[in-house]
Formats: sequence, structure tokens, C-alpha cells
Amino acid sequence: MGVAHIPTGLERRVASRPVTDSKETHVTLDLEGKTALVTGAASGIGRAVAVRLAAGGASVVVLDRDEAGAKQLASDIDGDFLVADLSDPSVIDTLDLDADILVNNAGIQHVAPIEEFEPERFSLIQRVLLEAPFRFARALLPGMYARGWGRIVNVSSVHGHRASPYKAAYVSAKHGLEGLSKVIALEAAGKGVTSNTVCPGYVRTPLVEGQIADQARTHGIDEAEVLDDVLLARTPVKRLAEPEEVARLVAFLCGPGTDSVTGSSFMMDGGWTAA
Ligand SMILES: NC(=O)c1ccc[n+]([C@@H]2O[C@H](COP(=O)([O-])OP(=O)(O)OC[C@H]3O[C@@H](n4cnc5c(N)ncnc54)[C@H](O)[C@@H]3O)[C@@H](O)[C@H]2O)c1
Repeated sequence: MGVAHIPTGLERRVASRPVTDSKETHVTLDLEGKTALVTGAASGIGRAVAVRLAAGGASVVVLDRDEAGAKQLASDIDGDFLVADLSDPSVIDTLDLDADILVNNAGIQHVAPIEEFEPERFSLIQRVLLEAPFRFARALLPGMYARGWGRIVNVSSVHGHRASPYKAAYVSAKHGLEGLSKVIALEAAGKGVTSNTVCPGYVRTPLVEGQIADQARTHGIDEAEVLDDVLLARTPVKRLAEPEEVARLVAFLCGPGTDSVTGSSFMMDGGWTAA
């Protein structure tokens, strides 16, 4: 995955757009005594989710393939870490897992026309984005059922609901994740366990920065044009979301008192799909 950075000038321009709702919300999360497993938590959205759940009182297990990042965050939030590469999701079955909250967040992206999309890369993206969430749910649901309480939040995407060209693997995996999340919700209904998806549009993280760089290369234009003419052109609020905004919604769905909120998808796309 590319980790190119948005050029400084551009970053300044985006940052200068006001975030009108950035004030801390006063929703208190009572997650004392709960354990949360957050995948892909060493960076971006997963990191922000792990920080927020820990602030709400949960014991957080940070899972990532990035050992240094996972270790550092676990130490910062007084949690634990697990190093696992989900490109082989069968590794999940070898871990001794138990948690009240599962946030399936780890993700990768690749942009190419179908005729140039290597099948191995297509299947890698399905494994990380779809098979791993299935295996995590399979491993954790029995414990959640036994305790009569559980929360599963799948970090999907606008692309779980609509397609863009050149993202065959990502779009199909995220559509699959939407279906998986609903099946889990139906099977878990009445057992105190919920399953939902959150569907961000564009969020300022290394993944989206890599995507900007990829698209600039594919179309032979510069990164500032990709940001303005592609990403922000689709986003009525005209700015990238911040990982912490996504984390607020994820944390709400992980909290108590939300048993009826299940089998749903929550768009967080700055108005993109409303248009
Ligand atoms: N950034 C966006 O604009 C955006 C928009 C919609 C959806 N999403 C989704 O949000 C989720 C998080 O994305 P992000 O933008 O924070 O990305 P990111 O690149 O900042 O973080 C992804 C994390 O996943 C980990 N990861 C990737 N492959 C892994 C593997 N094989 N095994 C273990 N860990 C692995 C990475 O090490 C990294 O820590 C993804 O599922 C992504 O599809 C992001």
C-alpha cells in the first residue's frame, strides 16, 4: 500500500477548510470491563477507534501487521497488541481470541483497470477485507453469545454501496462485507449482539493518500488535481473527513444501550451518496 503524503501546500489548503463539528461530543461511553479487538489499529481510522474505545474504559487489543506501530499504540493506551498478517486469514484460527467488541477495520486498496488487475492481488484484497472479518466473527461470536452481549462494527466504505472504476477488488470486497455484516446481525439477533457497518467516503489517512498518488499516476495528473477534481468533487462538504470523526460513530455503535441498532449501514461520506 502506498504511503505517499499529500503535498504540504495541498495539505494546508485542505486543513484550512473549517471542520464545523470538531468540538468534543459529550456522549460518555461506559465500556468498563469490556474487551475490544480492533484490527488494522496501528494507523488511520483503526488507531483513532482504538484510542476512543480505550478512553471509554475498554481494554483494547491492537491487532496489526505493523509490529512497531501496534506495540507503540498499545503502550500509549495501556492495551495489548497482536501482530498478525491478515493476508493469510487462516492465522486467525491459530490465535486464542476472546472479546466483547470486534472492529473489523484492517484494509488495503489497489487501483487498476480489470484487464491489468493481477488475480493474486484481487484475491489478497478479498482475504484481508472479507475473509478476515468472517473468521474474526466466527472466532468471537461464541464468547459473545455466552455472555449475552457483543458488538461487531465492520469498517466498510461508500464503495460497499456504489462502484467506481478501477477498484474491482475493493468494491466487490466491501459489497461482500455489507452482506456479511447483515447475515451476522440476523444470526445474532436476540442474543445481545449487534453487527453494523460504517461507510466512510474519503478520510485523511495513509490509505487515501496512497490512493491519491495512485490515481495521479494512472491519469497522469498531479495529486492536487486528484484531490480537488476527483475526491472533493464527490464530497459536498468539500473536505476529507478526519479519522476521529469515524471513530466517534464506531464508538457509539460499540456502546451499551444500542441493541436495536443492528444490520444497518451508516454512511459517513460528507454527503457524497446523498447527491
Ligand atoms: N481512508 C479512507 O478514505 C477510507 C474510506 C472508506 C473506507 N476506509 C476503510 O477504513 C479502513 C481503515 O483504513 P485507513 O484509511 O485507516 O487505512 P490505513 O492504511 O491508515 O490503515 C490500515 C491499517 O491496516 C493494516 N493492515 C493492512 N493490511 C493488513 C494485513 N494484511 N494484516 C494486518 N493488518 C493490515 C495496516 O498496517 C494499517 O495499520 C479500511 O478498511 C478502509 O477500507 C477508508
